[in-house]
Amino acid sequence: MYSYQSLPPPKTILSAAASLTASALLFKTIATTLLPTDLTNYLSSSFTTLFHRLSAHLTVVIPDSDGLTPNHLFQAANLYLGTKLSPSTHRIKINKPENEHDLIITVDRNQHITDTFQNITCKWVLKTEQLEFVNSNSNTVRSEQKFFELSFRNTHKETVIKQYLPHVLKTAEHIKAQLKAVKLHTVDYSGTDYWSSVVLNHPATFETIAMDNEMKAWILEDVKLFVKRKDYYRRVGKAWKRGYLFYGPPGTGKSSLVAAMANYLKFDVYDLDLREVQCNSDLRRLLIGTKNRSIIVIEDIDCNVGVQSREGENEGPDKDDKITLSGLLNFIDGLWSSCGDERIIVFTTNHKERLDAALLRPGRMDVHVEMSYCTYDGFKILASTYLQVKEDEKLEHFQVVKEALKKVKVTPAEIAGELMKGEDAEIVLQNLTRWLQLKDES
Ligand SMILES: Nc1ncnc2c1ncn2[C@@H]1O[C@H](COP(=O)(O)OP(=O)(O)OP(=O)(O)O)[C@@H](O)[C@H]1O
Repeated sequence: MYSYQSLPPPKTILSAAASLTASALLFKTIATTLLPTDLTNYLSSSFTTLFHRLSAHLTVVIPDSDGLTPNHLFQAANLYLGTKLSPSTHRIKINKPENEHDLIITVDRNQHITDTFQNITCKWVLKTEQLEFVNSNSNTVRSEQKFFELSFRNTHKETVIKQYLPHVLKTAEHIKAQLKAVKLHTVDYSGTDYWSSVVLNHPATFETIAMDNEMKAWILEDVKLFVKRKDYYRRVGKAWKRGYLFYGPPGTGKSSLVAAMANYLKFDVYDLDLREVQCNSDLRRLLIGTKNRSIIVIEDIDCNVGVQSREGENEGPDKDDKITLSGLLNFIDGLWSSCGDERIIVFTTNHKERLDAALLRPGRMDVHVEMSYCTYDGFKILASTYLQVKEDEKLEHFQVVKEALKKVKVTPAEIAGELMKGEDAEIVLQNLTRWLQLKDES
């Protein structure tokens, strides 16, 4: 070892370093100039392999695509790492897709992100590489390939591949669902005869729906269980779908409940008006065009003449040119029902008694929900939503409303209409009790 005194003078060290660098550069130039490209590549890859054998770390490369199709894992990592930024991250990217609510944050290239999973340190970096290829017109085309490098200790290979990467995928799905704006799809009958979509801005939530508290809690648990049961449906050999029939008078919240479910699950809604659908094959085309994780709603099913009853549907020369109840049931229950996953189908009707028994048979629509006239429980929810008052704050008025609702049949929509007439809770409640009294007397 050199002692401080025995070190050569700095000038000598600098000149030695300069000559070493020059030699290395010279060697590289000679190698690139004199050796064939294949041999240079072989030497380079052998050095890389040797380096990795000696290194205790493994690096996994995750490219953005395989050349043709996007790499789902790359996209998931991109979203996932956006939630793992640290104070040492200096550059991020922010994106706001037109149809989404929130900003999407991702890391920029060459930013190093460290994540810990089961005490394993996982180091990520996003890199880019310029690719050159000759296209069919013999032009040289340049493109950029992005890829993540994920490094960790070689001994954790099993855990990283079997547990950490699935964890990244799952978390990214969750982030995507949070970011996603729920969309409402309707058929554009004046144009393409196909689905067109807008963002569903319906504010209904399970908190704002006025209905029997127990029933509401039960429905919420039911949808929660449904989305968790992918493996269950596979195991029992059933398509992963659930059918709900919401019935009750107009203005009792059937559509609002659909919106509340969609907002809760972040599922898109496909609103299908069967009166506009010409025949069974059109129905199939539209239903197949719906995406997974969606709610297909067929409102006022009793008003859709063709599907009210199966009587006579096989008669006449034009039986294939119309929409029939059998066609619809075939989609709900038959082979078509297994096209797609995580589907909820909701039928709504104001007249359950008019529906064909085939539609009501046990097992067909899994859950029947009666949406009834406003109950006292429902009123308390509406008062809290519209006036922000609770029972104990206006006990006297609440007691009058409670007694009135036992005698008068009014819908939540009617009560909501009365509650919207002013801002002063005292005056609004006085007017509401008077209005209920008049209804009772009439
Ligand atoms: N149960 C409810 N809870 C909260 N708000 C409700 C409820 N029912 C009705 N409303 C209010 O009334 C409006 C109309 O209700 P909605 O369209 O959901 O009723 P519907 O039962 O689907 O009616 P229709 O049978 O005519 O389609 C809603 O936008 C909402 O403001």
